[in-house]
Amino acid sequence: MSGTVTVKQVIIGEDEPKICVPLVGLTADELKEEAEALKSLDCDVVEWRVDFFEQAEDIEAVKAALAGIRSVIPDLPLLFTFRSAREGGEKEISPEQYAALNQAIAGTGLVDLIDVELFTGEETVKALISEAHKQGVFVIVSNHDFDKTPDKEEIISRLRKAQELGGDIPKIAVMPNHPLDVLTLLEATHIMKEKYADRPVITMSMSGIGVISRLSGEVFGSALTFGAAKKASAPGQIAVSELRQVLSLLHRSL
Ligand SMILES: O=C1C[C@@](O)(C(=O)O)C[C@@H](O)[C@@H]1O
Repeated sequence: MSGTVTVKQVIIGEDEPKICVPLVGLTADELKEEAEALKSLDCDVVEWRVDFFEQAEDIEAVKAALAGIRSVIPDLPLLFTFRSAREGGEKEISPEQYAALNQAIAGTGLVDLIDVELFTGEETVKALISEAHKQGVFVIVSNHDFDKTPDKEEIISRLRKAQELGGDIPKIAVMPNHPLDVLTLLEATHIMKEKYADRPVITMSMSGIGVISRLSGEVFGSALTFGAAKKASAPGQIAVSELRQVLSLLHRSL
C-alpha cells in the first residue's frame, strides 16, 4: 500500500525521503536569521519548533513570528510543531492552550502542516484534524519515546491509531538502548508500510545508534527525515548536506 501527501509541489511518500529542517530560534529575530540561512540549504520542508520560542504561550506573538518566518521563506512547505516536554520538547502547556495554539495557527494560512501529538487525547486530536483540514492544512499525528523503544506491535499500533484518527502522516520517534532496538523500529516501519498504511509514514530511531534509521527510509518505509541546520532538535540528526548525499546514494541503489 502507499499514498502520498503533496505540499507546495513536494511529494511526501514518493521516491527519496524528504528532508525536513527544524527552526529552533528563541526569538523572532533569531528565527528570521535561521530561515534566511535555509535558503542556501538543500531541504524540502521546514519545521518551526515553536516550543523553543520564548513567547510560545502568546498566540499573537507566535503569529507575528510566523509571519516573519514566512516573509523570508514564502515557498517552502512549513510544518508547525509544539513539542510538549513530556514528549521531549522544551515546554509544557495545558491541553486547552495546546489546542487553541494549533487551531489558531492552522487558521492563519501561513502553515502547510501541523504536528499533533497522538497522546493529546482522542477528542482533541480529532477536533484539531478536522479544523486543520477545513483550512487546507495537513496533520502529522506524532508520538515520541525519549527513553526506550516499545515493542514492534506497540509501535505499529500507535501508527495505526494515528492513521485511524485521520492523521495525514502518522509519525513515531523512539529511543534505542541497544542496536537491536533499531531493528525493531525498522521492522515495525516496514510492516506498517506494507500491511496497514495507505498514506506516508515517518519513523526514526534517535541518537547515534539510531542514525541508520534516518538514512534508510526509502528501503523500510519512512517518507521524511529530519536533518540539522545550525542546531539539532533531537539526538541523532545529521547535517543536511551529508543527509542528502546518503539518501541519493541509497535511492540510486534501489
Ligand atoms: O518529531 C520530530 C522528530 C524529531 O524528534 C527527530 O527525532 O528528528 C525532531 C523533531 O523536531 C520533530 O518534531
